[in-house]
Amino acid sequence: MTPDRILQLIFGYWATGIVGTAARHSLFTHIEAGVRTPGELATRAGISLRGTQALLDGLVGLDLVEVRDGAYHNGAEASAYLVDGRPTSLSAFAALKLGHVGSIAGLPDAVLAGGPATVPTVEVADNPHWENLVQAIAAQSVPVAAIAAEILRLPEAGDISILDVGGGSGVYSGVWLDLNPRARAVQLDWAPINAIARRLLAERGFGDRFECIDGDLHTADFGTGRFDIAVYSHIAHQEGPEDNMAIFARLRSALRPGGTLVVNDYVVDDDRGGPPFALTFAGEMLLKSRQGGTWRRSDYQEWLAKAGFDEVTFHPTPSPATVIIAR
Ligand SMILES: C[S@@+](CC[C@H](N)C(=O)[O-])C[C@H]1O[C@@H](n2cnc3c(N)ncnc32)[C@H](O)[C@@H]1O
Repeated sequence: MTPDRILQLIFGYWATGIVGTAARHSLFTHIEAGVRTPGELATRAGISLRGTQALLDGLVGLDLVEVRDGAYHNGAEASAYLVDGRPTSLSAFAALKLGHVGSIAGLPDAVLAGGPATVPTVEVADNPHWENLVQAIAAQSVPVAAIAAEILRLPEAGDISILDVGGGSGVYSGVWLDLNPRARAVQLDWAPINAIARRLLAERGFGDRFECIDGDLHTADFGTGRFDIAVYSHIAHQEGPEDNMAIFARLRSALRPGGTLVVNDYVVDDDRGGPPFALTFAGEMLLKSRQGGTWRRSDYQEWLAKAGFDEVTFHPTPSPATVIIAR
């Protein structure tokens, strides 16, 4: 046994700093385009040579970039997930998370108090946090939306109506309206976020099949018997059990008989023994929300049954989240 892993954990913020900084200066993108040497990369990125070399050393140390005869190449993961402009690129997310490093120093106080010491980030409508987060998180939701579409046979589903609660940048609507040209979607979110989604969906030519309701998901009217599919993605973790249950019941009423609710979130095993990402995410919600957390499979089963859903299935995704299909 050695202390290596413990040291890696203690210095974990180095990784956040190096990956976030490389993403912010588009280093992976330049390397992917064939820029190979520190000097050329420094010029292309408009950063110092000394800084470029330090970043490249860090990226090689983190096993994201390889160096061969003085030429730098992206490893397979960096090439797939850190090059700008690809639908599954996490580079904006990496840059966003670098900005969150300072806030983790508040964890001891949050643990002491049992919640955020200041106003909970997730409960502020006009918090710039959301505008930055929704576009950065979209890359995680793209593959999930594709998997859910497959499970729901969405491309062949014909004239369907979709409700996306807390839809963010409109990522589900974008993927689904593309797969099914007869589908229509309604997104509920805060007004400034809906404005982003409307712009992005219009740019893709879906503006006439996409509507938004501006408001608070705790109180907004979802309607009755109006939708075939409802989505609740990356929201359950910011809410407490009572709110999740109440929202699931309102979503059941908003769905037509036989309609389907798609929940996507970081679900933990019933004995809270795994999986690792979902378990560690609980600290983030302690810092940022009054009652959020990472909820167990049995919590979802209980809440969804109480809300009137008879059949609940869990599906793994390529992201750390699990898709829950409730009918
Ligand atoms: C983590 S993002 C998830 C975005 C998207 N559903 C996804 O999975 O990629 C949470 C979204 O919920 C919205 N949201 C959070 N609390 C809300 C509330 N009380 N009322 C309306 N929207 C809310 C945020 O503005 C943001 O768009």
